[in-house]
Amino acid sequence: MDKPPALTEIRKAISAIDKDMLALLAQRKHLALDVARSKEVDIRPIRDTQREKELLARLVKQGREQGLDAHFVLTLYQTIIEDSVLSQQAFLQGRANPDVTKQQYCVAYLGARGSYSHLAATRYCQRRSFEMLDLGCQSFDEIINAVESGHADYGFLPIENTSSGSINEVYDLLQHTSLAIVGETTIEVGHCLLAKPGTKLEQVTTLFAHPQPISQCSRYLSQHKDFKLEYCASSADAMDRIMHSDRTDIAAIGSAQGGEFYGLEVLQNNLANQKVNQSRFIVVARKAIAVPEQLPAKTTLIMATGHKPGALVDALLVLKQHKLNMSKLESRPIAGTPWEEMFYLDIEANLRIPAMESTLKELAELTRFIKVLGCYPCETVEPTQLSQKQLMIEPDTSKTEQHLAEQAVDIKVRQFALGQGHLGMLASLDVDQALMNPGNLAKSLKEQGFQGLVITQTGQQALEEVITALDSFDLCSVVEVTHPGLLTSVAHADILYIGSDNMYNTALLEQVGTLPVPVILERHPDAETEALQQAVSALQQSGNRQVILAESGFETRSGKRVLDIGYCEDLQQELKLPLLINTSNQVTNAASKACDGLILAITPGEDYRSQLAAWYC
Ligand SMILES: C=C(O[C@@H]1C=C(C(=O)O)C=C[C@H]1O)C(=O)O
Repeated sequence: MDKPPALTEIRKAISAIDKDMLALLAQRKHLALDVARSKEVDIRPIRDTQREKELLARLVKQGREQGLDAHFVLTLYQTIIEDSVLSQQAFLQGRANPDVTKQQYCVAYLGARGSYSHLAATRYCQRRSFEMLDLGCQSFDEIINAVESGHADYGFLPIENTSSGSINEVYDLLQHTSLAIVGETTIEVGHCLLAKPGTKLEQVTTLFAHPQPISQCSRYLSQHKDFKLEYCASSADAMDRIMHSDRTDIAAIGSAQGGEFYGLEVLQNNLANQKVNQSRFIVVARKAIAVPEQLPAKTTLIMATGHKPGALVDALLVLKQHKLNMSKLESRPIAGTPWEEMFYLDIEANLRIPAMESTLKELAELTRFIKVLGCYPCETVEPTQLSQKQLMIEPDTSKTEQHLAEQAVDIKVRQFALGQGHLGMLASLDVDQALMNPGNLAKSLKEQGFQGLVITQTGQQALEEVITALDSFDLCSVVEVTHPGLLTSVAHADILYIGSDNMYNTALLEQVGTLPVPVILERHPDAETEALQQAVSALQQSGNRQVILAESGFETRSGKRVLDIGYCEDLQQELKLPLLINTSNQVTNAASKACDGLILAITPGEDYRSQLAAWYC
């Protein structure tokens, strides 16, 4: 056998390729800015999702020809396109506001270097190629004062988080400031347990953290009740205190990036309750900005409605009449007037469009107080997706396909969509097999075109590792629940599964019914439609309206299962719910006409690509 080249040689070659790739990415970014210049002249929208779809479909195909996995190519390019779109937006925003564009900005934020606010501010300034002079503050009040008094150009204020919700204190401060919102930025907040190098997890007795991370990691903390908590002014303060202490039994909650500033090591990561833990920050300045028409804009306003019943509804109807979409509505008490509320609205529109101007005029008639807090470019770039068919078989950008993808669906979790002609494809495996090599399993499922995995026969096992592996490939985790007492262990699952043996387990149905996640309910092979309807009602009456049926046929006298396709069609008609067919019992693909999706029992290592492709036809 030939001796492979020395490791150092191979690494040298990899480093050279990485350098070339960076140079190409920089070239691509320059070209994207040229595109922005041309769009400035033609006044065309920055985002062109049709172009993105064509580009992604072609790249996935070309990647596959070179042995690259479709999911890898897709996510890589979604990230590149996000950066391209945000860079173009930042460029045009700068061009539209030459009077406030400088080389260097003083930015006020909460905490010190390494805090989440500092990370958000750094990211925002880097995108705009500003030099950032940082001014760490002790409180939100201090940030507002620094900008109002002219000590800082921009203030960064966290406004909402996907785990802990709105940050009330910031909303309250906005009522009284003269500052305008000029931007927003969202960062991924990966909470980690950070300690001085050498500290072992078993040694830790006390955690230092800001109240926000504490509330965002409440689930982790409730599982570690023995930790004592020390509240800190910011995450940076928490990390700083660890760094300067001689104690070896303390740790801070903060980001891995932030920890590096303080020479701390990650003891544990992914502490946040939500898998996607993001914080949105608003950027405030003394002067409002103009947002060019081509950019997706958001306008934030506050208002107090009249005292009569239905006053808020009347105000919101104005938005409806002008076809304006409201992305957020928040209410806060008005200081000094008990039980009266000030409403905060984020409207997805530019302040300068006629519909918005008319809306503001009409709202002024209906409200006791109304003020625009600012109009700014919206920085959420929803990644453009490809259809399952494009990812699996041949790239196909035909009109019908795109039309289908854009239509509303009955249930959608990640890429798993049911209703309106979408066919959901789930693999199914028992928990012991799923736990064997979750990383490999998830990769292979994604490559084969599955949208998720049903993990069956679960008990007390810790499923975090499988769920995290599925999550990293954007696959749905569908977890079977067998007992109401085990529900906390499946808290991170995207979808719950109630197998046929538990169809009559009313306690379980009622408990699962209280959860806000879709649930798949499998009919018992002996159950009549009426009994199935009762089980569905038990789920729905507890609140859960996202019920999906699963059907695996009737049992014959010889113990074999047979699927009655006519019955499946009747069931869908009668119960008006999406239906999945559990194909474990050798069902033919004629069933695909009578269902919204399939569950395929798999054996790890085997390839189901052609089988799945056949179901699509
Ligand atoms: C670069 C463009 O602008 C945006 C960014 C794209 C990209 O980076 O490839 C593609 C389409 C647009 O959403 C363009 O329109 O070509």
